[in-house]
Amino acid sequence: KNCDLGTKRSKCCWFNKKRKEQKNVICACVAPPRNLGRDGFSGSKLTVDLKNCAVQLSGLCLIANSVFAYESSKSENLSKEVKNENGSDVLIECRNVYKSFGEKHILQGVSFKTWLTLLGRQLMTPLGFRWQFSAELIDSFDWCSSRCALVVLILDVLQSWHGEAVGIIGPSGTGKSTILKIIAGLLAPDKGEVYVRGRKRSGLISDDELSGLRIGLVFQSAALFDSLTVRENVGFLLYEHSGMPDEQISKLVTENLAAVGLKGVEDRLPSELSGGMKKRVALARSIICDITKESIEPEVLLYDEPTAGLDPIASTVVEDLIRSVHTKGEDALGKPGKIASYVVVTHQHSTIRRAVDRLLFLHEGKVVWQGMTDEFTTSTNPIVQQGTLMHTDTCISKVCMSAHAHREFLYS
Ligand SMILES: Nc1ncnc2c1ncn2[C@@H]1O[C@H](COP(=O)(O)OP(=O)(O)OP(=O)(O)O)[C@@H](O)[C@H]1O
Repeated sequence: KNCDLGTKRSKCCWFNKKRKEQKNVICACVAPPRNLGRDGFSGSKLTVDLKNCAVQLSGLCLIANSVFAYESSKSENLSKEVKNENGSDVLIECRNVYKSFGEKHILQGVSFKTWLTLLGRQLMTPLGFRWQFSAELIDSFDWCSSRCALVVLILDVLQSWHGEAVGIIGPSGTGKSTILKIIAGLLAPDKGEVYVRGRKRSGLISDDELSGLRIGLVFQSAALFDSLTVRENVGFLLYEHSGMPDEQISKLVTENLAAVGLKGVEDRLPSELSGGMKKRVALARSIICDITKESIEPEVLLYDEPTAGLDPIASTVVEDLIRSVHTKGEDALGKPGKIASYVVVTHQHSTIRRAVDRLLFLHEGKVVWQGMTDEFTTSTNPIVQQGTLMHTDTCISKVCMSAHAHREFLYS
Protein backbone atom coordinates (compact mmCIF):
# COMPACT_ATOMS: atom_id res chain seq x y z
CA LYS A 1 0.00 0.00 0.00
CA ASN A 2 2.82 2.33 0.73
CA CYS A 3 4.81 1.58 -2.35
CA ASP A 4 4.99 2.95 -5.83
CA LEU A 5 6.54 1.23 -8.78
CA GLY A 6 8.33 3.30 -11.32
CA THR A 7 11.31 3.37 -13.60
CA LYS A 8 14.57 5.20 -13.38
CA ARG A 9 17.22 4.97 -16.04
CA SER A 10 15.21 2.15 -17.62
CA LYS A 11 15.35 0.12 -14.42
CA CYS A 12 12.30 -0.82 -12.46
CA CYS A 13 12.25 0.98 -9.10
CA TRP A 14 10.32 0.67 -5.92
CA PHE A 15 9.60 3.68 -3.73
CA ASN A 16 8.63 3.34 -0.12
CA LYS A 17 6.57 6.45 0.49
CA LYS A 18 6.71 6.26 4.28
CA ARG A 19 10.44 5.83 4.51
CA LYS A 20 11.03 7.97 1.46
CA GLU A 21 13.53 5.58 0.06
CA GLN A 22 14.04 4.09 -3.34
CA LYS A 23 15.31 0.66 -4.24
CA ASN A 24 15.88 -1.12 -7.48
CA VAL A 25 13.62 -4.03 -8.22
CA ILE A 26 15.69 -7.04 -9.03
CA CYS A 27 12.92 -9.52 -9.40
CA ALA A 28 9.16 -9.59 -9.28
CA CYS A 29 6.46 -12.12 -9.70
CA VAL A 30 3.25 -11.03 -11.29
CA ALA A 31 0.04 -12.97 -11.57
CA PRO A 32 -1.42 -10.92 -14.41
CA PRO A 33 -5.09 -10.14 -14.01
CA ARG A 34 -7.14 -9.46 -17.11
CA ASN A 35 -7.26 -5.72 -16.52
CA LEU A 36 -3.59 -5.24 -15.83
CA GLY A 37 -3.01 -3.03 -18.82
CA ARG A 38 -6.09 -0.92 -18.33
CA ASP A 39 -4.95 0.75 -15.16
CA GLY A 40 -2.06 2.41 -16.90
CA PHE A 41 0.22 -0.29 -15.61
CA SER A 42 1.71 -2.30 -18.38
CA GLY A 43 2.29 -5.94 -17.57
CA SER A 44 4.46 -6.49 -20.60
CA LYS A 45 6.64 -3.49 -19.86
CA LEU A 46 7.23 -4.67 -16.34
CA THR A 47 8.16 -8.10 -17.59
CA VAL A 48 10.59 -6.66 -20.10
CA ASP A 49 12.16 -4.40 -17.51
CA LEU A 50 12.57 -7.24 -15.13
CA LYS A 51 14.03 -9.50 -17.74
CA ASN A 52 16.74 -6.93 -18.20
CA CYS A 53 17.62 -6.96 -14.53
CA ALA A 54 20.91 -8.59 -13.86
CA VAL A 55 19.97 -10.56 -10.79
CA GLN A 56 17.13 -12.99 -10.63
CA LEU A 57 15.93 -15.01 -7.72
CA SER A 58 14.50 -18.43 -7.40
CA GLY A 59 13.55 -18.01 -3.77
CA LEU A 60 10.68 -15.88 -4.93
CA CYS A 61 8.90 -19.10 -5.68
CA LEU A 62 8.77 -19.82 -1.97
CA ILE A 63 7.28 -16.45 -1.15
CA ALA A 64 4.78 -16.60 -3.94
CA ASN A 65 3.97 -20.15 -2.97
CA SER A 66 3.15 -19.16 0.56
CA VAL A 67 0.86 -16.38 -0.64
CA PHE A 68 -0.67 -18.85 -3.02
CA ALA A 69 -1.20 -21.39 -0.23
CA TYR A 70 -2.80 -18.72 1.93
CA GLU A 71 -5.15 -17.62 -0.82
CA SER A 72 -6.01 -21.18 -1.70
CA SER A 73 -6.94 -21.94 1.89
CA LYS A 74 -9.49 -19.13 1.66
CA SER A 75 -11.08 -20.38 -1.52
CA GLU A 76 -14.14 -22.54 -1.79
CA ASN A 77 -12.12 -25.72 -1.78
CA LEU A 78 -12.28 -25.70 -5.54
CA SER A 79 -8.73 -26.94 -5.59
CA LYS A 80 -9.58 -30.11 -3.75
CA GLU A 81 -12.27 -30.84 -6.27
CA VAL A 82 -10.29 -30.18 -9.39
CA LYS A 83 -6.77 -31.14 -8.50
CA ASN A 84 -6.06 -34.41 -10.18
CA GLU A 85 -4.91 -37.60 -8.58
CA ASN A 86 -1.26 -36.60 -8.79
CA GLY A 87 -2.08 -33.41 -6.93
CA SER A 88 -1.19 -31.34 -9.95
CA ASP A 89 -3.09 -28.28 -11.15
CA VAL A 90 -3.39 -29.56 -14.71
CA LEU A 91 -7.00 -29.64 -15.87
CA ILE A 92 -6.65 -30.78 -19.47
CA GLU A 93 -3.63 -32.16 -21.22
CA CYS A 94 -3.25 -33.02 -24.89
CA ARG A 95 -0.23 -35.19 -25.47
CA ASN A 96 1.03 -35.57 -29.02
CA VAL A 97 -2.43 -35.62 -30.59
CA TYR A 98 -2.79 -36.55 -34.27
CA LYS A 99 -5.92 -36.36 -36.39
CA SER A 100 -6.45 -36.80 -40.11
CA PHE A 101 -9.54 -36.59 -42.27
CA GLY A 102 -8.85 -38.83 -45.26
CA GLU A 103 -5.67 -37.53 -46.87
CA LYS A 104 -5.73 -34.30 -44.86
CA HIS A 105 -3.37 -34.52 -41.91
CA ILE A 106 -4.82 -31.82 -39.68
CA LEU A 107 -3.30 -32.30 -36.23
CA GLN A 108 0.28 -33.50 -36.24
CA GLY A 109 1.40 -33.84 -32.65
CA VAL A 110 -0.49 -31.22 -30.67
CA SER A 111 0.67 -31.01 -27.05
CA PHE A 112 -0.38 -28.53 -24.37
CA LYS A 113 -1.81 -28.29 -20.89
CA THR A 114 -4.39 -26.04 -19.30
CA TRP A 115 -4.02 -25.20 -15.64
CA LEU A 116 -6.26 -24.59 -12.73
CA THR A 117 -4.39 -21.47 -11.70
CA LEU A 118 -2.45 -18.86 -13.51
CA LEU A 119 -0.15 -18.50 -10.59
CA GLY A 120 0.42 -22.21 -10.20
CA ARG A 121 1.32 -22.48 -13.84
CA GLN A 122 3.68 -19.56 -13.69
CA LEU A 123 5.54 -20.96 -10.76
CA MET A 124 5.97 -24.25 -12.50
CA THR A 125 6.93 -22.86 -15.87
CA PRO A 126 8.33 -19.42 -15.13
CA LEU A 127 8.02 -17.05 -18.02
CA GLY A 128 11.19 -15.23 -18.67
CA PHE A 129 12.51 -15.67 -15.14
CA ARG A 130 15.44 -17.91 -14.46
CA TRP A 131 15.28 -19.17 -10.92
CA GLN A 132 18.90 -19.28 -9.88
CA PHE A 133 19.26 -18.54 -6.20
CA SER A 134 18.70 -20.86 -3.30
CA ALA A 135 16.30 -20.27 -0.44
CA GLU A 136 19.25 -19.92 1.96
CA LEU A 137 20.49 -16.99 -0.03
CA ILE A 138 17.14 -15.30 0.26
CA ASP A 139 17.18 -15.86 4.02
CA SER A 140 20.67 -14.51 4.40
CA PHE A 141 20.18 -11.55 2.11
CA ASP A 142 19.97 -8.28 3.99
CA TRP A 143 17.05 -6.69 2.22
CA CYS A 144 16.85 -3.71 4.58
CA SER A 145 20.30 -2.41 3.99
CA SER A 146 20.64 -3.39 0.38
CA ARG A 147 19.78 -1.04 -2.42
CA CYS A 148 17.52 -3.67 -3.93
CA ALA A 149 13.95 -4.60 -3.28
CA LEU A 150 12.15 -7.83 -3.84
CA VAL A 151 8.69 -7.01 -5.01
CA VAL A 152 6.04 -9.64 -5.13
CA LEU A 153 3.01 -8.47 -6.94
CA ILE A 154 0.14 -10.79 -6.48
CA LEU A 155 -2.66 -9.10 -8.31
CA ASP A 156 -6.19 -10.41 -8.32
CA VAL A 157 -5.06 -13.76 -7.04
CA LEU A 158 -8.57 -14.80 -6.22
CA GLN A 159 -9.65 -13.96 -9.73
CA SER A 160 -6.79 -15.98 -11.13
CA TRP A 161 -7.80 -18.73 -8.80
CA HIS A 162 -10.73 -19.56 -11.01
CA GLY A 163 -8.37 -21.07 -13.54
CA GLU A 164 -6.69 -19.73 -16.58
CA ALA A 165 -8.43 -18.57 -19.72
CA VAL A 166 -6.67 -20.06 -22.70
CA GLY A 167 -7.01 -18.80 -26.26
CA ILE A 168 -6.23 -20.93 -29.31
CA ILE A 169 -5.36 -18.94 -32.39
CA GLY A 170 -3.92 -19.83 -35.78
CA PRO A 171 -4.64 -19.76 -39.49
CA SER A 172 -7.94 -20.99 -40.86
CA GLY A 173 -8.13 -24.75 -41.31
CA THR A 174 -5.24 -25.49 -38.98
CA GLY A 175 -7.39 -27.64 -36.70
CA LYS A 176 -8.46 -25.35 -33.86
CA SER A 177 -12.08 -26.53 -33.82
CA THR A 178 -10.90 -30.09 -34.28
CA ILE A 179 -8.80 -30.00 -31.12
CA LEU A 180 -11.77 -28.57 -29.16
CA LYS A 181 -13.97 -31.41 -30.40
CA ILE A 182 -11.33 -33.94 -29.38
CA ILE A 183 -11.11 -32.45 -25.88
CA ALA A 184 -14.91 -32.41 -25.65
CA GLY A 185 -15.02 -36.07 -26.65
CA LEU A 186 -16.91 -35.53 -29.90
CA LEU A 187 -14.01 -36.78 -32.01
CA ALA A 188 -11.40 -39.39 -31.18
CA PRO A 189 -7.74 -38.69 -31.92
CA ASP A 190 -5.96 -41.05 -34.34
CA LYS A 191 -2.89 -41.04 -32.14
CA GLY A 192 -1.89 -39.40 -28.88
CA GLU A 193 -3.73 -38.95 -25.62
CA VAL A 194 -6.05 -36.52 -23.92
CA TYR A 195 -6.02 -36.39 -20.13
CA VAL A 196 -8.76 -34.76 -18.11
CA ARG A 197 -7.69 -34.13 -14.52
CA GLY A 198 -4.89 -36.63 -14.99
CA ARG A 199 -7.17 -39.38 -16.23
CA LYS A 200 -6.77 -40.59 -19.77
CA ARG A 201 -9.80 -40.19 -21.98
CA SER A 202 -10.12 -43.59 -23.59
CA GLY A 203 -13.12 -42.97 -25.79
CA LEU A 204 -15.68 -40.41 -26.65
CA ILE A 205 -18.07 -38.36 -24.57
CA SER A 206 -19.72 -41.39 -23.01
CA ASP A 207 -16.69 -42.08 -20.84
CA ASP A 208 -18.13 -42.79 -17.42
CA GLU A 209 -14.86 -42.63 -15.62
CA LEU A 210 -14.37 -38.98 -16.51
CA SER A 211 -16.72 -37.75 -13.81
CA GLY A 212 -15.35 -34.96 -11.67
CA LEU A 213 -14.95 -32.34 -14.37
CA ARG A 214 -17.66 -31.39 -16.81
CA ILE A 215 -16.60 -30.22 -20.24
CA GLY A 216 -18.97 -27.96 -22.14
CA LEU A 217 -18.59 -26.95 -25.77
CA VAL A 218 -20.18 -23.79 -27.12
CA PHE A 219 -20.30 -24.25 -30.89
CA GLN A 220 -19.31 -21.60 -33.39
CA SER A 221 -22.82 -21.61 -34.87
CA ALA A 222 -24.47 -21.62 -31.41
CA ALA A 223 -26.00 -24.97 -32.52
CA LEU A 224 -29.47 -24.33 -31.14
CA PHE A 225 -32.29 -26.72 -31.99
CA ASP A 226 -34.35 -24.76 -34.53
CA SER A 227 -37.68 -26.32 -33.63
CA LEU A 228 -37.30 -25.83 -29.87
CA THR A 229 -37.98 -22.62 -27.98
CA VAL A 230 -35.21 -20.79 -26.16
CA ARG A 231 -36.48 -22.27 -22.87
CA GLU A 232 -36.36 -25.81 -24.27
CA ASN A 233 -32.92 -25.22 -25.76
CA VAL A 234 -31.38 -23.84 -22.57
CA GLY A 235 -33.03 -26.43 -20.32
CA PHE A 236 -32.54 -29.31 -22.78
CA LEU A 237 -30.10 -31.29 -20.68
CA LEU A 238 -32.19 -30.90 -17.53
CA TYR A 239 -35.48 -31.82 -19.26
CA GLU A 240 -33.81 -34.93 -20.69
CA HIS A 241 -31.49 -36.07 -17.93
CA SER A 242 -32.52 -34.68 -14.56
CA GLY A 243 -35.31 -35.43 -12.19
CA MET A 244 -36.09 -31.75 -11.72
CA PRO A 245 -39.74 -30.72 -12.16
CA ASP A 246 -40.49 -28.67 -15.27
CA GLU A 247 -41.37 -25.57 -13.25
CA GLN A 248 -38.05 -25.61 -11.46
CA ILE A 249 -36.19 -26.04 -14.75
CA SER A 250 -38.14 -23.18 -16.26
CA LYS A 251 -37.20 -20.92 -13.32
CA LEU A 252 -33.57 -21.95 -13.62
CA VAL A 253 -33.63 -21.26 -17.37
CA THR A 254 -34.97 -17.75 -16.72
CA GLU A 255 -32.24 -17.13 -14.16
CA ASN A 256 -29.49 -18.37 -16.45
CA LEU A 257 -30.82 -16.29 -19.33
CA ALA A 258 -30.82 -13.25 -17.04
CA ALA A 259 -27.21 -14.05 -16.16
CA VAL A 260 -26.29 -13.63 -19.83
CA GLY A 261 -28.37 -10.48 -20.16
CA LEU A 262 -31.48 -11.91 -21.82
CA LYS A 263 -35.00 -11.34 -20.52
CA GLY A 264 -38.40 -12.33 -21.87
CA VAL A 265 -37.09 -14.46 -24.73
CA GLU A 266 -37.95 -17.87 -23.27
CA ASP A 267 -40.80 -18.55 -25.70
CA ARG A 268 -39.06 -17.36 -28.83
CA LEU A 269 -37.66 -19.69 -31.48
CA PRO A 270 -33.97 -19.39 -32.46
CA SER A 271 -35.01 -17.95 -35.84
CA GLU A 272 -36.47 -14.95 -33.97
CA LEU A 273 -33.12 -14.08 -32.35
CA SER A 274 -30.18 -12.03 -33.57
CA GLY A 275 -26.75 -13.66 -33.96
CA GLY A 276 -25.52 -12.17 -30.68
CA MET A 277 -28.62 -13.34 -28.83
CA LYS A 278 -28.16 -16.87 -30.18
CA LYS A 279 -24.59 -16.90 -28.86
CA ARG A 280 -25.83 -15.75 -25.47
CA VAL A 281 -28.51 -18.45 -25.42
CA ALA A 282 -25.81 -21.00 -26.23
CA LEU A 283 -23.73 -19.61 -23.36
CA ALA A 284 -26.70 -19.90 -20.98
CA ARG A 285 -27.19 -23.49 -22.11
CA SER A 286 -23.55 -24.29 -21.39
CA ILE A 287 -23.60 -22.93 -17.84
CA ILE A 288 -26.91 -24.36 -16.67
CA CYS A 289 -26.62 -27.35 -14.35
CA ASP A 290 -28.70 -29.59 -12.15
CA ILE A 291 -28.86 -27.72 -8.84
CA THR A 292 -30.55 -30.60 -7.06
CA LYS A 293 -27.35 -32.67 -7.23
CA GLU A 294 -25.47 -32.85 -3.97
CA SER A 295 -22.25 -31.69 -5.54
CA ILE A 296 -21.96 -29.79 -8.78
CA GLU A 297 -18.87 -30.72 -10.71
CA PRO A 298 -16.56 -27.96 -11.84
CA GLU A 299 -16.66 -27.28 -15.54
CA VAL A 300 -14.25 -26.35 -18.29
CA LEU A 301 -15.98 -24.49 -21.08
CA LEU A 302 -14.72 -24.68 -24.65
CA TYR A 303 -15.82 -21.81 -26.88
CA ASP A 304 -15.46 -22.13 -30.63
CA GLU A 305 -15.26 -18.62 -32.09
CA PRO A 306 -17.88 -17.18 -29.74
CA THR A 307 -17.77 -13.73 -31.33
CA ALA A 308 -17.51 -14.69 -35.00
CA GLY A 309 -19.91 -12.69 -37.14
CA LEU A 310 -20.88 -10.27 -34.36
CA ASP A 311 -20.54 -6.50 -34.53
CA PRO A 312 -17.99 -4.92 -32.15
CA ILE A 313 -20.56 -4.05 -29.48
CA ALA A 314 -22.20 -7.48 -29.47
CA SER A 315 -18.70 -9.02 -29.40
CA THR A 316 -17.80 -6.98 -26.35
CA VAL A 317 -20.96 -8.11 -24.57
CA VAL A 318 -20.22 -11.77 -25.27
CA GLU A 319 -16.53 -11.41 -24.34
CA ASP A 320 -17.39 -9.79 -21.02
CA LEU A 321 -19.99 -12.46 -20.36
CA ILE A 322 -17.45 -15.18 -20.97
CA ARG A 323 -15.16 -13.49 -18.47
CA SER A 324 -17.84 -12.82 -15.92
CA VAL A 325 -19.35 -16.31 -15.73
CA HIS A 326 -15.81 -17.50 -15.19
CA THR A 327 -14.32 -14.97 -12.80
CA LYS A 328 -17.31 -13.61 -10.93
CA GLY A 329 -17.08 -16.59 -8.64
CA GLU A 330 -20.79 -17.16 -8.59
CA ASP A 331 -23.44 -18.65 -10.80
CA ALA A 332 -26.77 -17.16 -11.83
CA LEU A 333 -28.14 -18.01 -8.40
CA GLY A 334 -25.33 -16.30 -6.55
CA LYS A 335 -23.81 -19.63 -5.47
CA PRO A 336 -20.09 -20.28 -5.91
CA GLY A 337 -19.41 -20.67 -9.62
CA LYS A 338 -17.90 -23.85 -10.94
CA ILE A 339 -16.37 -22.75 -14.21
CA ALA A 340 -12.88 -23.97 -13.46
CA SER A 341 -11.34 -22.73 -16.68
CA TYR A 342 -12.13 -22.06 -20.30
CA VAL A 343 -10.54 -22.44 -23.70
CA VAL A 344 -11.58 -20.15 -26.51
CA VAL A 345 -10.81 -20.49 -30.21
CA THR A 346 -10.84 -17.09 -31.81
CA HIS A 347 -9.68 -14.94 -34.68
CA GLN A 348 -10.82 -11.74 -33.01
CA HIS A 349 -8.38 -9.35 -31.33
CA SER A 350 -10.95 -7.98 -28.93
CA THR A 351 -11.63 -11.50 -27.67
CA ILE A 352 -7.93 -12.12 -27.16
CA ARG A 353 -7.58 -8.83 -25.33
CA ARG A 354 -10.69 -9.03 -23.17
CA ALA A 355 -11.19 -12.72 -22.53
CA VAL A 356 -7.84 -14.53 -22.73
CA ASP A 357 -4.93 -14.86 -20.29
CA ARG A 358 -2.69 -17.19 -22.24
CA LEU A 359 -2.43 -18.01 -25.92
CA LEU A 360 -1.61 -21.15 -27.86
CA PHE A 361 -0.63 -20.61 -31.46
CA LEU A 362 -1.56 -23.54 -33.67
CA HIS A 363 0.21 -23.74 -37.01
CA GLU A 364 0.38 -26.62 -39.46
CA GLY A 365 -1.06 -29.03 -36.94
CA LYS A 366 1.22 -28.18 -34.03
CA VAL A 367 1.39 -25.72 -31.17
CA VAL A 368 4.28 -23.55 -32.36
CA TRP A 369 4.15 -20.93 -29.63
CA GLN A 370 2.50 -20.38 -26.29
CA GLY A 371 2.67 -17.53 -23.84
CA MET A 372 0.77 -14.80 -22.05
CA THR A 373 -1.27 -12.53 -24.30
CA ASP A 374 0.99 -9.56 -23.71
CA GLU A 375 4.01 -11.62 -24.75
CA PHE A 376 2.34 -12.31 -28.07
CA THR A 377 2.84 -8.70 -29.02
CA THR A 378 6.53 -8.71 -28.16
CA SER A 379 7.51 -12.17 -29.37
CA THR A 380 10.33 -12.30 -31.86
CA ASN A 381 9.24 -15.72 -33.13
CA PRO A 382 8.78 -15.18 -36.91
CA ILE A 383 5.69 -17.38 -37.03
CA VAL A 384 4.11 -15.36 -34.22
CA GLN A 385 4.99 -12.13 -35.98
CA GLN A 386 3.28 -13.45 -39.07
CA GLY A 387 0.39 -14.55 -36.89
CA THR A 388 -0.11 -11.11 -35.46
CA LEU A 389 -0.31 -9.84 -39.00
CA MET A 390 -2.91 -12.45 -39.85
CA HIS A 391 -4.89 -11.49 -36.80
CA THR A 392 -4.97 -7.84 -37.66
CA ASP A 393 -5.55 -7.92 -41.36
CA THR A 394 -9.31 -8.12 -40.99
CA CYS A 395 -9.30 -4.69 -39.36
CA ILE A 396 -6.67 -2.73 -41.12
CA SER A 397 -4.74 -2.76 -44.32
CA LYS A 398 -1.53 -4.49 -43.48
CA VAL A 399 0.43 -3.20 -46.42
CA CYS A 400 1.15 0.11 -44.75
CA MET A 401 2.15 -1.18 -41.33
CA SER A 402 5.21 -2.95 -40.02
CA ALA A 403 4.83 -6.11 -37.96
CA HIS A 404 5.72 -4.13 -34.88
CA ALA A 405 3.13 -1.47 -35.62
CA HIS A 406 0.53 -4.16 -36.18
CA ARG A 407 1.26 -5.67 -32.82
CA GLU A 408 1.10 -2.26 -31.19
CA PHE A 409 -2.26 -1.79 -32.90
CA LEU A 410 -3.48 -5.16 -31.76
CA TYR A 411 -2.99 -4.25 -28.12
CA SER A 412 -3.62 -0.54 -28.25
N1 LIG B 1 -15.53 -34.13 -39.88
C1 LIG B 1 -14.68 -33.72 -40.79
N2 LIG B 1 -14.52 -34.41 -41.94
C2 LIG B 1 -13.64 -34.04 -42.88
N3 LIG B 1 -12.85 -32.95 -42.79
C3 LIG B 1 -12.97 -32.22 -41.67
C4 LIG B 1 -13.88 -32.57 -40.62
N4 LIG B 1 -13.75 -31.65 -39.64
C5 LIG B 1 -12.82 -30.79 -40.04
N5 LIG B 1 -12.36 -31.11 -41.25
C6 LIG B 1 -11.31 -30.41 -42.00
O1 LIG B 1 -10.21 -30.23 -41.12
C7 LIG B 1 -9.62 -28.96 -41.34
C8 LIG B 1 -9.52 -28.23 -40.04
O2 LIG B 1 -10.81 -27.87 -39.61
P1 LIG B 1 -11.07 -27.00 -38.32
O3 LIG B 1 -12.51 -26.64 -38.33
O4 LIG B 1 -10.56 -27.71 -37.13
O5 LIG B 1 -10.16 -25.75 -38.61
P2 LIG B 1 -10.05 -24.37 -37.86
O6 LIG B 1 -8.63 -24.13 -37.55
O7 LIG B 1 -11.00 -24.32 -36.71
O8 LIG B 1 -10.52 -23.37 -39.00
P3 LIG B 1 -11.33 -21.99 -38.91
O9 LIG B 1 -10.44 -21.01 -38.22
O10 LIG B 1 -11.55 -21.62 -40.36
O11 LIG B 1 -12.62 -22.27 -38.18
C9 LIG B 1 -10.46 -28.27 -42.41
O12 LIG B 1 -9.78 -28.39 -43.63
C10 LIG B 1 -11.75 -29.03 -42.42
O13 LIG B 1 -12.30 -29.04 -43.69
